[in-house]
Amino acid sequence: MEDWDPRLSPPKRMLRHTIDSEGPYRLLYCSSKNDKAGVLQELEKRVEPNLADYDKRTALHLASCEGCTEVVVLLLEKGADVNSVDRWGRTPLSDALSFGHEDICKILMARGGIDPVGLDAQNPCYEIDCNEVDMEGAILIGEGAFGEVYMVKWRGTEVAAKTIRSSISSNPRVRSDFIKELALWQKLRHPNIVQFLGVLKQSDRLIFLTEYLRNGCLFDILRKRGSLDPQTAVAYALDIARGMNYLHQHKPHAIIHRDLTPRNVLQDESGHLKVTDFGLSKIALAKDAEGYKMTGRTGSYRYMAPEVYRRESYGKSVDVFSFAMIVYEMFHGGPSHRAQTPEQVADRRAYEDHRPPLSSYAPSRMLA
Ligand SMILES: Nc1ncnc2c1ncn2[C@@H]1O[C@H](COP(=O)(O)OP(=O)(O)OP(=O)(O)O)[C@@H](O)[C@H]1O
Repeated sequence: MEDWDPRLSPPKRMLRHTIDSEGPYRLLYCSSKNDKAGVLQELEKRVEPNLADYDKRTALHLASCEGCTEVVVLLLEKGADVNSVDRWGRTPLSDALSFGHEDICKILMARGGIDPVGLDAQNPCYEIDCNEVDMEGAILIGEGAFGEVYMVKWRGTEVAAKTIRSSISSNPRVRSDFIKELALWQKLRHPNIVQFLGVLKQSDRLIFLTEYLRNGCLFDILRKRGSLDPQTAVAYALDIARGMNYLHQHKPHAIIHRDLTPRNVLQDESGHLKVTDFGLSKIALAKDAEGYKMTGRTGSYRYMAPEVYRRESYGKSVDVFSFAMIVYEMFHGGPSHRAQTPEQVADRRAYEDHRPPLSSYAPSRMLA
């Protein structure tokens, strides 16, 4: 068999191989063709609902992969094993997720379906017991595009609890994408990267914990202080650059933040800055393209690289663009082209090559 990464979609052979349309294997054939009456006939003939082909693919695998919702429901009612595993270690939920059959994902998950081959399962997110977190005493500290952020106590320590709106997290595919990004975040350790702590177990909502940075975000610091003195601006720029460099040097693949803004840079008690929320924005963007509407602010447009705005392919340099906009803001006490809306700014940068004047990057105070 050709090399195949189990985290990707099932190999074509799994979809192509022919299934006998006669004998007991007719159950498999009918399941893959959304022939509910045929499936019922076979089950009434006492064909075993967990019958599998030579690749250990069951009727439920085939119906889940082909998007045959009614057949999935019927098979589950008739005793099909929701977590039967094929030769590649895939369950019916693995297939439904790969092919984007969201209704089927929900049905399978409601019956206890799991996806053992997803990235999230290979690097499971550390799960935190809800009972260890004092949610009663939660204090709201902010709200972003994905949901609210609270300060809570976990085993007596103050941490930040980020809640993801149920309109986002109830979508099994988006939830799975989120968990994958969080699983990646969990592996990162750097003094200029906000530390991920874990996902709350036994919670219907998706809630994850990170370290709590009591000085808040760079956006609030700049709003209060206006322009920063050159030493502070350079020290802050170095903190952000060190965190970003760590992400960009990540192996085997660079991590691109794609939404580096002053709201995603937080300050710890010693005054150092840490970068947060990398990777999460691309989930929202992907969904946005398919009609999913983000409920959050549009302020990120001010920092967005033109190629991201134009929805073209992009690389690490998009973060360099955002970084430059933040550095500009630290020296100037506010974003460039303030009189224009964030969308107007992004639009003109993307389509008219509009940029802040280069001379404004060298404040006279620094050169003096
Ligand atoms: N770990 C944290 N410690 C302290 N405050 C935090 C932490 N994470 C977030 N916050 C605060 O909560 C606010 C909302 O954060 P969140 O990341 O949800 O949204 P955002 O980054 O402000 O906006 P968007 O989601 O549109 O990028 C932040 O602006 C910040 O002030």
